[in-house]
Amino acid sequence: MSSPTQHSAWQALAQHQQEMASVKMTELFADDSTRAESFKASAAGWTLDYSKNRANANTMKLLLELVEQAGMKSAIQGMFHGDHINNTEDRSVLHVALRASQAQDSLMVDGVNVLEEVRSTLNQMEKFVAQLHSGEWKGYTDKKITDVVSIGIGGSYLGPKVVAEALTPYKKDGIKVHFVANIDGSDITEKLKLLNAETTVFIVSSKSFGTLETLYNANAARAWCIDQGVPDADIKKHFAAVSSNVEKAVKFGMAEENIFPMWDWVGGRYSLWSAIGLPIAVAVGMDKFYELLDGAHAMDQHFKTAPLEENLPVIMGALGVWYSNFHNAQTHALIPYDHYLRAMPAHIQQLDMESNGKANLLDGSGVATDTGPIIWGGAGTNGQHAYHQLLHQGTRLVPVDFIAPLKTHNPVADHHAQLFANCLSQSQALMVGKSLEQAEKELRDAGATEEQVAAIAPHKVIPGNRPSNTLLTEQLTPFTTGSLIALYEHRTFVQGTIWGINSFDQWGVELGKVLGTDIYNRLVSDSDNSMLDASTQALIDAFKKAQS
Ligand SMILES: O=P(O)(O)OC[C@H]1O[C@](O)(CO)[C@@H](O)[C@@H]1O
Repeated sequence: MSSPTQHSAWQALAQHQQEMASVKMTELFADDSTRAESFKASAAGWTLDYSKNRANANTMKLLLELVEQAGMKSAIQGMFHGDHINNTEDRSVLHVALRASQAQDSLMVDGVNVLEEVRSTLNQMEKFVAQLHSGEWKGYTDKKITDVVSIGIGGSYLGPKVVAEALTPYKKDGIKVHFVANIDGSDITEKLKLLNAETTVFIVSSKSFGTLETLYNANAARAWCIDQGVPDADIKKHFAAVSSNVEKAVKFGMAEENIFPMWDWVGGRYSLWSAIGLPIAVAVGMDKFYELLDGAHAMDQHFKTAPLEENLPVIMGALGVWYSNFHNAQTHALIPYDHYLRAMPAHIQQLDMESNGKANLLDGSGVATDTGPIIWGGAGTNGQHAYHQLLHQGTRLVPVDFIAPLKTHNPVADHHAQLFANCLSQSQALMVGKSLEQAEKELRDAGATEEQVAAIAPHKVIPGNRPSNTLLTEQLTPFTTGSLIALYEHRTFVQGTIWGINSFDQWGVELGKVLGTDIYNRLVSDSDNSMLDASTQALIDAFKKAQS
């Protein structure tokens, strides 16, 4: 596997970056009256305005050449065909199959029509959701279920939680959905305070059914049920599981008929479209869950078939590489101007950082470039009163994605116009900035003395020329939520492909798990810790002392 630096387009981009260094985005707009139109692309309910980037037509041409030279077209085909592109685990990567089963009959992978399995699981989900909502599924005292608690972590938590929250306006009455993830006992304790075991069902979501946090919380939930009076024989009325390891789930005590399958070809952080998304389906109903899948499928089709120059994930991925590798940007911010999307940056953070936080090329040799950036963000306008200061005047370059629906679900006086105005003003301010002359004039106009002008004006200078994308949709619906998340999934894959890394394994999380077990054993025993570093020894001692 060759390093991306060996592609001729990479070298051309390095050269081009120098030429662009002194060019201001405002000049690019002044020179090209069609820029707002030509730096725009649409797909699956979203329009991307990428005109506020440090890029001209030549930049885009070179970036797309890089994309070509990285073998993007065959990489995309390979993913959709079910090739084992997760080479270190020898697995297909087929989250796209999870949203294709309504549109396509078959997708043969390793001799199996995976779409049949997908459809059969969707049917099982439909039955479960219908039984819960109709009241046919009853707790041990024959009462209707009013609360469903999803227990899972990582991809078995973030995606479902973020989507369920994004679809709040579509929530069905009658059943409340809760999420427990952290092994911190406070998480489950606070949730259980709200619940009655007679009317609660727990969904334990774990692809591996071996994740410490999830097993601890599932055990705590079962103990709570027993404590609340649920007889052993009726525990199955209060538990369901989603896992690719049915054997382990059964061993744990799950009734086989209440286990929903998962497959090795779905990565945890790409799994909200599978039965891992059951909490979403319970919250909004299966019809809306299908719309979510349809939205993601529409983005998949776009990604697979649109020319590179119109391809949203390709454009966004390539621009991300432009900033990460040619402008030394260390982070990338996602700022949704929508309350319902406030937790989305956390999901995309896991999606992207677990996927592209890698330092080896596919063949195992070390990378020669930076790879995945730090992904972070939060809802606008809240962030404007917190970290936007650094975006505008800090020393670091932070490319931003602004995400906004044109229509709100909750018209309150003029709030939505104000919200949208703030979104646009942030991208505008990042681009245009404020010069020293403007700052000085402002102060003079406000009556400042020349001494005050000299002292204050430099602090009011905003450098500008800071890049952003703006993603707009008519309204946040199940369809557009699905297509938005799929867009970021594919953007991640585009970047991983350019960098030549495997975006679908996560070996880096293993060491912490192993060491965690060792330290846990030391915390709960009288082991000899003298071979540990002095810091860890002292921290262990502090814990033990506090418990005694
Ligand atoms: O679904 P599981 O197997 O419990 O794993 C949970 C999460 O843990 C991870 O393996 C990381 O520790 C994620 O990739 C995954 O989504």
